[in-house]
Amino acid sequence: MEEIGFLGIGIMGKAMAVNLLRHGFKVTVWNRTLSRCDELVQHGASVGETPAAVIKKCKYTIAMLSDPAAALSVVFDKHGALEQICAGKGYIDMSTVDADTSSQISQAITSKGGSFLEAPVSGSKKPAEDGQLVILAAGDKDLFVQVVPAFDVLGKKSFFLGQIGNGAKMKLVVNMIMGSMMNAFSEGIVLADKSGLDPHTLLDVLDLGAIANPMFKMKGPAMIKNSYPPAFPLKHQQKDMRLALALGDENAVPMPVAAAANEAFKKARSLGLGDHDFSAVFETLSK
Ligand SMILES: NC(=O)C1=CN([C@@H]2O[C@H](COP(=O)(O)OP(=O)(O)OC[C@H]3O[C@@H](n4cnc5c(N)ncnc54)[C@H](OP(=O)(O)O)[C@@H]3O)[C@@H](O)[C@H]2O)C=CC1
Ligand SMILES: O=CCCC(=O)O
Repeated sequence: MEEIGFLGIGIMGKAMAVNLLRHGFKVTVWNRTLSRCDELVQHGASVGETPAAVIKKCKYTIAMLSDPAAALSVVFDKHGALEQICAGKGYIDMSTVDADTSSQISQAITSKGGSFLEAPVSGSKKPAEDGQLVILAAGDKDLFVQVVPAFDVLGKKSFFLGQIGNGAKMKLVVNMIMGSMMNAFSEGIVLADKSGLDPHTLLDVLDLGAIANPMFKMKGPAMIKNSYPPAFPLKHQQKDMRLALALGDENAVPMPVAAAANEAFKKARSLGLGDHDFSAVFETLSK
């Protein structure tokens, strides 16, 4: 494949870009805080001074940015992606955003002749490092086919979900379920502890039953120790709950469980836990 541009070297972007480099791709990176690109240079990346400079250099550019405001800013602001996008170039936004944001970006890119794919991912820091993400793509099918070699490095499975918005919506549904589960899990650990049970035994019991899952298994032991090293920052989980609830509003879907989970994540943010892992919502139960 041609050289790949990568915009946004946060927790996920860094792991994904390093993974592409490790598999022999040439990668040019940009990050708002440019100094964060230094580590990528040690892995063999080149650096672009602006999103526009990266687009100019690369046939395909991936973005992995925190939220809708960031995703829009990197495309539409001065020196943004839009300034250099043109026919023959592809823009792939893998950030978790809402369908409307994705549509705005898609329209802008395609109106200048470029092709666009939204491709949010399921899976966190470790799956990103290990190339085990689940990619939820939608938009330009030809572009999807062209970037399969890169997706095969980044993920264990790539879905093509059809029209723009479907990838964004699928991602929000998945994260809405995950955020609600994390709250139920937190309540369960506290309930076990306060009622005289060993929470570690609870983890063992859960792991052998019908609701065993990697999230409980991976995060449970650290949560019991009140440790929340950021893999998926809580502020992003709360953003996803907010966007999923808005999708529920649009479709008249009552979501009382997700709404309560969102309140807990908001509470956690108000306690200053936004940059901790989203499992830090556990702290809201003891504060
Ligand atoms: N972490 C995870 O487990 C997962 C995260 N996601 C999603 O992936 C995306 C990235 O997540 P993650 O890597 O964890 O987040 P981080 O907070 O670690 O990184 C966010 C990135 O966005 C950049 N950014 C933020 N605001 C702006 C802005 N206004 N203009 C330009 N760049 C900006 C940051 O730049 P700077 O360094 O300058 O702050 C940084 O590169 C999010 O949409 C998240 O929901 C999806 C799956 C898993
Ligand atoms: O958006 C973040 C998802 C985290 C995960 O799937 O483990």
